Amino acid sequence: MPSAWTGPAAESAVEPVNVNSSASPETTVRSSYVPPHLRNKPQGAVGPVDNHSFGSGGGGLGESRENLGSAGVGNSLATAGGAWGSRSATASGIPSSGPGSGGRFSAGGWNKGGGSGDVRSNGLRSGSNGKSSWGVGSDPDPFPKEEPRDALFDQENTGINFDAYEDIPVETSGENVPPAVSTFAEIDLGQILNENIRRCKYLKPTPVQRHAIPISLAGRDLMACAQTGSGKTAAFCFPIIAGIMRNSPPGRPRGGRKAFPLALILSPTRELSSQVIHDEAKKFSFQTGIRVVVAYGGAPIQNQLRDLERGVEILVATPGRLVDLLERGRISLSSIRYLALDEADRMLDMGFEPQIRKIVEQMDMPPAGRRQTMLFSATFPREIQRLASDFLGNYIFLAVGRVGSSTDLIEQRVEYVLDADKRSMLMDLLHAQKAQGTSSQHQLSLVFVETKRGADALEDWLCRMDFPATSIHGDRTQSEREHALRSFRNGVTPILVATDVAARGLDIPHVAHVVNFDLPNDIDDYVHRIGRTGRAGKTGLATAFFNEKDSSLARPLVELMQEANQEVPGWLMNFASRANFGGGRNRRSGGASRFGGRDFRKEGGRGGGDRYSSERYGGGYGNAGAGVSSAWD
Ligand SMILES: Nc1ncnc2c1ncn2[C@@H]1O[C@H](COP(=O)(O)OP(=O)(O)OP(=O)(O)O)[C@@H](O)[C@H]1O
Repeated sequence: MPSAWTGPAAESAVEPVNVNSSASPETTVRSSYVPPHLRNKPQGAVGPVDNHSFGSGGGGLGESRENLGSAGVGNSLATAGGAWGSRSATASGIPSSGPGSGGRFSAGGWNKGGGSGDVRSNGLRSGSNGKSSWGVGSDPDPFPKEEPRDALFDQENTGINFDAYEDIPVETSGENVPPAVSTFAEIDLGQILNENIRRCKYLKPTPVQRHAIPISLAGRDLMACAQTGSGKTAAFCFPIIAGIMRNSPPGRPRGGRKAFPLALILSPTRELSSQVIHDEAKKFSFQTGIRVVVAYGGAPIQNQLRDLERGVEILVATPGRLVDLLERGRISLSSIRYLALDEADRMLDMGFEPQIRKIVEQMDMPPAGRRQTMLFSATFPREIQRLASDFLGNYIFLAVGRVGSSTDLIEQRVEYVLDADKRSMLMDLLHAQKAQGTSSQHQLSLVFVETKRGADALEDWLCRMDFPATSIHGDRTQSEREHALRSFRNGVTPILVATDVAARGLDIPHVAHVVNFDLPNDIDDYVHRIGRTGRAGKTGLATAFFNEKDSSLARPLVELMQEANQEVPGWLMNFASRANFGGGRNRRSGGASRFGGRDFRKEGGRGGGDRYSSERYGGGYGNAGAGVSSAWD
């Protein structure tokens, strides 16, 4: 399999620059040193397992660690063919800034050097293309005319190759499963919604929509698992909107301090709630009279309260802010007829489960059976399925593709990279990415790291190296997070360094490359992360940096890659065969539940154990603290 850094940019990236803080731009030291991954090596000799024993540090890899020096300093810089101009960045020539203090990349995209705009310090400035998702008021037309990068309807949904999903295996289980449909015309969604679907340029339903929409329209509870980027948002929004229109069209008097939504859609992150689900639901509800309101943390609650007072049929919310609003007595859930949990496995793991139980079971929401409940995710560990069944009544289980599988639209590469080499390797990938793209908007790169501090540090370093980068994580203010996403989406900063807060649900066009700079602890998180590319029938690339610390992920990673018809390096196979599943860093290994089957009711039922026991894989979702990742807010 070709490596990104065997491409043209990498070939030209042979002039490392010493960025020691004592050097001035004029006294840049040129070295003949070539980082190990840039040397001509025979294919397949990149990993340690084939040629070296684990941890031996012998040969090329040990050498590379010594030569590159400390990972924290990142003192090797290859300048590649002037992709960012020919400036040599040196510490002395760059304003220093600590994490969160501003002083990052000077806006302008890949090709613009200098400039006065600081991405971070401009966080509150509304970009020309950006819109604030704080503005939750009723935009009369949600199909934006002045936002070319957001105008998915004009650009993104034409020519989408959903045929790529045609052959996908589909499994349904449960009683009296309503038959799937092939076209939107076969489903009675109502004239206005059909018109909005046409406006969205959705020509035909995706596989998950073909199955899930008839099931939900028939009033059935549903647990649905389908691959990232395959249209799950519409799959739960359409039946909700159609159901409200059919059974209780809006027109009831509004006002009063307490809001009585008819539908509640919960999701784990602010950005997913505000920038995906809320935005999509508003488009789908256009001219229906249905009011869609979003409530999420980090944004001023007063604005959200005012918005709720104007009336709400569909409430999109993150759990924490919703609990706050419920405790203030400003929302009653007594009228809820539809409950949808997006990223349901995440919503029910240990991080969120108590809040979800409070919202669903301890407030005034009608119980299962008197409301319709829909759970959606790309991953559904069996243990979470068991938990989720508490919220469902006589439900249908739908799996489009294998549970937790990734789409083979995403080319997955795994490279053995020591921590000390990661920055240099990333730089090469970014240069190669740049060299392949025709313009910045077609080559966004999303780089996942493990911690918030790590995200700040990597963003800072990239900016010092003149890479147009920004970051998103739980320690940034909401306006900074929104600005970072906007700037990434618009291509102003085509590199986004992110923690897992950006791993799920975000639907950003033109993410060409996802880099797992640090691999996650859980294979399911990996599935969601790489799913930020290769969406809606398009292809994408995902590169992971792997080393000994990731050993416990080797086996589920190999299984996932094989399942998605990816080429697995021999050295990774060796890691997988030697991996110890007795615990350690990968204690949440999703392999336990992902690869064991589908509908858990078929394989042991509510009390049943996993075919792959937790002993074998070192634990599952039930482990103490397992659901809480430092990267989440
Ligand atoms: N029927 C359709 N025709 C064309 N495009 C569609 C259709 N349904 C959805 N899309 C588009 O596909 C993209 C991905 O959809 P969506 O965000 O709902 O995926 P998802 O399955 O929820 O992904 P994730 O698991 O990452 O949250 C969106 O841009 C959406 O507008």
